[in-house]
Amino acid sequence: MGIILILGVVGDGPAWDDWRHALNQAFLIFPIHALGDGFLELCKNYMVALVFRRYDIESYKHPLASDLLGRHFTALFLVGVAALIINVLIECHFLRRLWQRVERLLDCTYRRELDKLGLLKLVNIQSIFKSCVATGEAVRAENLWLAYRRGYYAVRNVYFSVQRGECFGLLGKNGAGKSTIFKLLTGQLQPDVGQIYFEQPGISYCPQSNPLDPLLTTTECIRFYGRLRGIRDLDPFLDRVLDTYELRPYKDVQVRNLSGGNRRKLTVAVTCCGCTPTVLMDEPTSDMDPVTRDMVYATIEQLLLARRAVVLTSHSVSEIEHLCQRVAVLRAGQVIASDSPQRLKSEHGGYYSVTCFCGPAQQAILSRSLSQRLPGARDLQHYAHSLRFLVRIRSPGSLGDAPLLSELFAILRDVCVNVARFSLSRCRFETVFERILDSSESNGSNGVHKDQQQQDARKDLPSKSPAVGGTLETGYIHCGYEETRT
Ligand SMILES: Nc1ncnc2c1ncn2[C@@H]1O[C@H](COP(=O)(O)OP(=O)(O)OP(=O)(O)O)[C@@H](O)[C@H]1O
Repeated sequence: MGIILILGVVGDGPAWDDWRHALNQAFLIFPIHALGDGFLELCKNYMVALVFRRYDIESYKHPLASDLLGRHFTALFLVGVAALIINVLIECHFLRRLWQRVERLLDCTYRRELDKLGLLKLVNIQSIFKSCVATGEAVRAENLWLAYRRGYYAVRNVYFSVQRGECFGLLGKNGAGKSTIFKLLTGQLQPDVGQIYFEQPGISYCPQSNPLDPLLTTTECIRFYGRLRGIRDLDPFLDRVLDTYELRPYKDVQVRNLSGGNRRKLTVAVTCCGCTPTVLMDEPTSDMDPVTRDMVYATIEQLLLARRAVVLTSHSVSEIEHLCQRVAVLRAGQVIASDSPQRLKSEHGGYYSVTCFCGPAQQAILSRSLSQRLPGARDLQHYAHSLRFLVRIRSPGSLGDAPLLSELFAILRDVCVNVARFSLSRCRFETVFERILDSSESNGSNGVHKDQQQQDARKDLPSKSPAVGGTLETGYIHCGYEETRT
């Protein structure tokens, strides 16, 4: 319409008029143009009639007169009918069938089938490689590196393997890289370097945020995931899940109307169904009350009894300590310690937490005497009515500066003269976790020494065939985060 108006303004002469007329007729196949031009014709008709009426000439045409809007109505009708016919053809799959026939004639389908077969072969070969886990091993990660942005690695040099029937914990502060490792394991992200091997038929994943369809009811959700996991007898499975997780009162409630805790329970329940050898659980007990948490613990126990491997993250250190046979502590995407909770405790623990109940004045005196009598006392924390500190003790028969437990009692009796009472307790795993992070920080494994660390890590990387397992030096690197020599 704009083009025609411009031609009307700038063009002067019969040639321009012919162009304008031809375009006007041609554009009638566009319904918007037909409608707009129709309104323009009505306005022109009205204004011309007003002018001629002054000279007593009646030139007004009725809007339905065929020479005023006839071609617009005809164009709109024909376009409408054509659109209707095309719609019917699409709905009846006629066009698809026609295209298939043409494809067959042109032999495209045959070539596509060949491509599919090639792809299938590739996937088969990949799955043979992917299932290269040792006997009893459910999942293995080798030398994983991933950078979200150039030069900053969210995951660095991560190795671990999890056996069937074992619960493996990933511990780390916020942003340590736990969820990123899970995304690598599930294939949501491709590692820049490294390989992941897992036992078929694959991995179940309970992500940090509940991925359930909000419009499905609880029952529909359980049935859907059950079918997805290949469970044949869905009714007993549904009953079992509803009863185990106490979800029966909400069986017809849509997921979007469930409480946060119930939604989490449902996510955990549908993750654990099926028979995948590995189950990844990213903070499964977040938003849950203590009773519900126990249900999840029981579920994890059952998974382990069924010889499935569980990889678990949680911000509850005690939860990890009690559920996991082995724990990896992550800091800035790197595993800084990995062992059983007991071994980590004995290696980084051996600490006792001492609380002396006294006022601020006595606390000042006590601090002075502690620095003389107990130089190993650390992390002194002053509160209104107590002073707390950590002290490492040595086990009988071992050598070192740390006191024996009996010696510690004797020292405390001597220094706590004006103290109402004191209490002594063995450090919890939380403290061990903090100590591991602290010691890695003081050893320089933080962002400040990143380059040095990366160089050290490169030295540690295994020399493997570049085609199978990569290193920063030789392996394949996605997204061009690092230059490679090969
Ligand atoms: N999509 C993204 N784009 C860029 N950076 C990201 C992205 N996702 C995560 N990161 C960064 O990667 C690092 C690791 O994040 P990740 O979510 O794996 O940590 P996390 O240990 O799971 O943390 P949390 O305990 O809080 O869940 C963080 O520094 C984070 O900011």
